[in-house]
Amino acid sequence: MKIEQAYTIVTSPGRNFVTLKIVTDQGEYGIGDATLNGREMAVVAYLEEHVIPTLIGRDPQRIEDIWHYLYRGAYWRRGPVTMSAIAAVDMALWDIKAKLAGMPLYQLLGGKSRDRVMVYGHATGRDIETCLEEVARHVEEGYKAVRVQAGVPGIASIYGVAKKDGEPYEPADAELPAEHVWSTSKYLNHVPKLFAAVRERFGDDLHVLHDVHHRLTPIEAARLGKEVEPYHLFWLEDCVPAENQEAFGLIRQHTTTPLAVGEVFNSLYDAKALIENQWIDYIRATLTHAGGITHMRRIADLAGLYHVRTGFHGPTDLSPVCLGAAIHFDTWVPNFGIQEYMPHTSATDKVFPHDYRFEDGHFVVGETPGHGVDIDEDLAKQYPYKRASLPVNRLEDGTLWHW
Ligand SMILES: O=C(O)C(=O)C[C@H](O)[C@H](O)CO
Ligand SMILES: [Mg+2]
Repeated sequence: MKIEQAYTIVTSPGRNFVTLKIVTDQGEYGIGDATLNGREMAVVAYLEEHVIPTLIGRDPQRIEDIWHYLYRGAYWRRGPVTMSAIAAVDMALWDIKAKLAGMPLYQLLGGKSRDRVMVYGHATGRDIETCLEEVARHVEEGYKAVRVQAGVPGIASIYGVAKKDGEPYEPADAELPAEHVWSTSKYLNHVPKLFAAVRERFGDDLHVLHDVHHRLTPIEAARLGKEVEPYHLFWLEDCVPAENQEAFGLIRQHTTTPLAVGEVFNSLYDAKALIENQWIDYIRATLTHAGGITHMRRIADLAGLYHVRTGFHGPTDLSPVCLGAAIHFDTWVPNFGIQEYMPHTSATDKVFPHDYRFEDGHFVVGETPGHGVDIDEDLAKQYPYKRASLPVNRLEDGTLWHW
């Protein structure tokens, strides 16, 4: 069996998605997600110029060999563009292998470790009151875990809070980067009040999460972790930028609030010290940005040795292809923690027909051979690419800060 054809499909049913399709000489095909939010066309160029020409004629069943061919063969290892391109190939090849075996992907990985996978949804509101209403809506819809992000008095626009109450937030909301203004002190004073209100209204059972989105220094993160300890967060996410892995050692010394990190990671080496030193509790790297199923298995296996569990990134800027493959991975992986879930628009769901389903705060994996997600190429063509950028963030004095 040989790879006969491979091509990228860029579509924007409300937001941009990049998909790689690989077709074999026997007519079987697989698809992989290659969406890197705000940098989509860089991955398209990488795939078209440097990857696809090398795939033609290869045996699609040699997933491991092709992974190393693309990783070692590039010479320039790692990085989000390279690793997203490799991930898309890897995901498509696992899709093909599972289809050839006539099995849903989770069976090939090792079978079910659980019947369903718990997800967390996003509640956002311009203030604490509206945010609590959004949490209530999620609880009514069956969610057992909710990420809670509220507007902060004195900060005009803030990460993770929708422009209109009740709507999902979209970070890539302008052709060129929008500019936000950030105040650490206003934020730090406000977040404990938010979680006190959440526990007061919803009691102890609901799992609550919070994303700091890389905006604190280690000692500020330590303060926040300590101050929200009474509210028993499921996790505090991305409390500092993680290029300096040792920073988490400092935070860890000060707080028992569980720590999650890794949505911007693309390699095991981004997380090695974090995992081996047990500085974190959840690893959030995803299939699409961290080298696909082949590489994420290695990250998850290392994490498992150190009591670190998975918590895959699952925003709307990863396509249903990534989400579908992630649900198979989550169903199999022994050290599963939780799966992020931001529902895609109905236009997106139509472009990417899939067999996973949301039920009672969980995803239930499908039984279709492969990863269970397809693409309607004719429909995809109706939504041309539109440049969209993530914002930047400045301190009140104008200093460019972390977004
Ligand atoms: O889902 C999350 O936790 C995020 O932080 C979402 C990111 O901002 C988003 O994926 C950036 O593209
Ligand atoms: Mg995040």
